[in-house]
Amino acid sequence: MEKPKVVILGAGYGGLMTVTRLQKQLVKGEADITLVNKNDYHYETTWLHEASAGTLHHDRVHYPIQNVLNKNKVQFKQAEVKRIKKDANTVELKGGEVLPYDYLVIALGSNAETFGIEGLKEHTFSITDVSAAQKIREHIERQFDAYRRELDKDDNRLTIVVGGAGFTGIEFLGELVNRIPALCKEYGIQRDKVRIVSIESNPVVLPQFDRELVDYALSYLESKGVEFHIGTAVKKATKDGVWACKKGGEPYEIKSGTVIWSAGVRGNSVIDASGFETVRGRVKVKPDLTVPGHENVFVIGDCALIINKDTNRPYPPTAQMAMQHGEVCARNLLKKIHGEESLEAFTFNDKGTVCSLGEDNAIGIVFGKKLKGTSASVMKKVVDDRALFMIGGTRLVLKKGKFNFI
Ligand SMILES: Cc1cc2nc3c(=O)[nH]c(=O)nc-3n(C[C@H](O)[C@H](O)[C@H](O)COP(=O)(O)OP(=O)(O)OC[C@H]3O[C@@H](n4cnc5c(N)ncnc54)[C@H](O)[C@@H]3O)c2cc1C
Repeated sequence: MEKPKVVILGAGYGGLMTVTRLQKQLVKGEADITLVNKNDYHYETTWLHEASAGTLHHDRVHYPIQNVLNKNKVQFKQAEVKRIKKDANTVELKGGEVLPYDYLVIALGSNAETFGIEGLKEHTFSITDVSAAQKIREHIERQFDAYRRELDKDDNRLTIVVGGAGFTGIEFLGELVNRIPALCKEYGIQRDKVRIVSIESNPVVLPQFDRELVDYALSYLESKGVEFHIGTAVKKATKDGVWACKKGGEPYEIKSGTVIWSAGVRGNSVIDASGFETVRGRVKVKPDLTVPGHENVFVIGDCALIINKDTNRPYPPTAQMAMQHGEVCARNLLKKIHGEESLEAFTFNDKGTVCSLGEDNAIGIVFGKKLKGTSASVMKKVVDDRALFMIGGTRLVLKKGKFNFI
């Protein structure tokens, strides 16, 4: 009898969690498993703000995918997914190759959400992957270098605008305020020449945290020179910066050499290109993480939409969520391969959230307990290392972990 073909798209948190759990639980020869990913490495998406600001080298945030695969059970294919033909049970790769599947897992992560705002795609950067992070770091360094060299100094070069004061925006600001003094020293520039502006359209910042923690984060970042424009929407980006507008106010221009857009994500564009029914590019999956009407297709991580029954709103896409999806997805795939009818329903086990504010500061709620300052920062590193451990065990933690054992 032919072995079932399992194809897993994306080697991020969700995809790698699925594949590493599956390779442990599956007996060799029970199924053909193929993992497809654009790069031959996995990157820690949750560390990209550090690589973007330049406080952590981009080589530290990734590791070879082969390091965590059991080559006897899983085949790795480095390729870019173009489209899924769900009615034909095939995946089309860039270059024309077609992969057939019996079971498919879509774990392709997200793209930046630009909400159709003019000029954002052309004139801003988003913290999406390792090469984007490297480009952001190099762009900021180039602006400092150009400022040092030019005779007629353009101070706007040294203005950095961060659009969106959610998790990613705030974590990036935390790294930036640590990097700027070092850049100023390196390029011989006075610190007060650098302007850092955070723009947030909502009246509240970091809505998932309580007010005391948010106030702590904002006053810390303000003390380090960040200027907050809250309740203010970015209306347009141009080659010279952005136009912003406070509710009911007049639009104003902030001239800037660097604009980072971190105001939200949508499911990977492959999902829409494949004709799935979506909300902001995410597929509303069944409790067992399969697609309604296509029960051999699982969608997990940032590509999946699951409603939190307590709030009646979608769960925000997070690494914690993607990894928990991966665990359930692996168990459900195993059941499918073994011919079992009833699958496990996903339930989110919220272990807490920690938002870093640079190397040694953070805010967080962990198992219901509020944390801030050094204790929260230590907890953030524990969370980062836990993700490495869950996928690659102690060896990976020793090699890549935040506590620098070696
Ligand atoms: C700066 C930053 C900080 C964050 N901090 C936190 C945090 O502290 N805690 C938290 O829980 N969450 C955090 N998040 C969110 C978290 O990183 C995501 O929710 C998580 O990465 C989603 O996991 P995933 O498996 O769905 O996708 P990802 O981990 O993004 O993986 C997707 C994979 O698919 C690959 N891929 C994409 N397109 C293609 C294609 N067409 N063909 C082939 N391969 C492709 C990518 O290369 C990648 O390997 C942060 C996000 C950012 C950007």
